[in-house]
Amino acid sequence: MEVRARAPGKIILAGEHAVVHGSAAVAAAIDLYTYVSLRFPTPEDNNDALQVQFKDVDLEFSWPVGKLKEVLPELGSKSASTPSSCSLETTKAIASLVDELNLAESKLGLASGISAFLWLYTSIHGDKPAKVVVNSELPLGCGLGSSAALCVALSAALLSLSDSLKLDFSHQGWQTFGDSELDLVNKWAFEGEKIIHGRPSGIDNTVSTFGNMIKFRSGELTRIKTNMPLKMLVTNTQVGRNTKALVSGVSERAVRHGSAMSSVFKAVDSISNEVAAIIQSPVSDDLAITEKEEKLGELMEMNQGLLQCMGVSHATIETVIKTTLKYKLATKLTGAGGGGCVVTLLPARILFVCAIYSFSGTVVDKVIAELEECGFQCLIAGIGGRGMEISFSGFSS
Ligand SMILES: Nc1ncnc2c1ncn2[C@@H]1O[C@H](COP(=O)(O)OP(=O)(O)O)[C@@H](O)[C@H]1O
Ligand SMILES: C[C@@](O)(CCOP(=O)(O)O)CC(=O)O
Ligand SMILES: [Mg+2]
Repeated sequence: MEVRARAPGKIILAGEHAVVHGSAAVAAAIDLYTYVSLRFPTPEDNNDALQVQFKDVDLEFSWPVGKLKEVLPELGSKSASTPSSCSLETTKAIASLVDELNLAESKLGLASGISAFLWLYTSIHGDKPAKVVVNSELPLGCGLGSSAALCVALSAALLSLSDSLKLDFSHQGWQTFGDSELDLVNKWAFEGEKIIHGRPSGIDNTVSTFGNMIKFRSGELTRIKTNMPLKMLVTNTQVGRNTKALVSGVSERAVRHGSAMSSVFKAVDSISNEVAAIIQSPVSDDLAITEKEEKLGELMEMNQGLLQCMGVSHATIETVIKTTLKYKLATKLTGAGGGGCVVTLLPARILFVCAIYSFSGTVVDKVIAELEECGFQCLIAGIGGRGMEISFSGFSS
């Protein structure tokens, strides 16, 4: 039997970075997914190794289970139903396994993802041989939460073939979990994110697990019911960056300028709360939608100003902001910044025109053309969609 899990990426509408320091943030799942498939070998397969294929980055690894037993000090001592953090001793042992892979210089950034994989796999399934395949529709390391989507999809696949969840294997097609199972997936995924990000807030794994739109503050999730259709243009500046480094850069600035940065985080908290309130407030007519969009746009611009204060903007992000501003569209970075992706609010009045002319000759068409001329990549993502799901195949009752 094989299980396939998928988990979505996300955009952060308000509050990235500040959320790591206790402010509220608002995030929505997007309709781009990371997929993880997991299969245990049958005796005929004669496979005694843990094999993983990371298709997006063209990497494949295999560890004989004997090697895992020899190197990992706490192997077999974990319980899948009790998520735990990776100890210093195990962190070192995993690092030695990853070092032995001799990753090319250009692929060193992937070491943290491989480490998270090894930690999650061995914590949940010990030294059981298996074949795992990972592939994603998300660009990696661009602010759309590929690290969290990987950790969520992996945790979901691993847990669904563990004894800690009782699932209906005969169900056809994608199925989701109940809230307590989702909670377990989310907690394990957070442990994986800790390995990739160092100090994650937990917002990315939470929105990827539960889907839709959420407000998140100090580990607490509030589900947001949207009362307005929200569409965002996502522009990938294609400038690579590393979330861990950016998050620790902001923390260092917060140490250097404690009082100023706490005011910045407090301002972001107010912005996120207002964004959540606007999205949830009832809509009476088109005028109300326009008013709400104007407020949201203004809040996005204010949030971007504060992100610049935190030191996580980038010349390419400023170029996207200037370009979209010519068309009176509000833009902010999303995720860790320093390059990566930027979101631009597309108001309903503009989308209405786009629907009539199927984008041709519209403002959206023009702004995308201008952004793509700068070497950026644009996409219009569906937001507020499904969270993690699994699907079984090869089950015979
Ligand atoms: N599909 C994938 N295959 C391999 N590694 C992945 C995949 N998705 C995420 N990762 C890991 O996550 C890292 C990117 O995470 P991060 O810097 O937080 O950016 P983001 O989460 O915004 O995409 C990659 O460098 C890699 O280690
Ligand atoms: C910067 C931050 O707020 C979001 C990071 O998102 P991403 O990994 O860049 O997609 C960090 C966090 O909340 O853990
Ligand atoms: Mg990430």
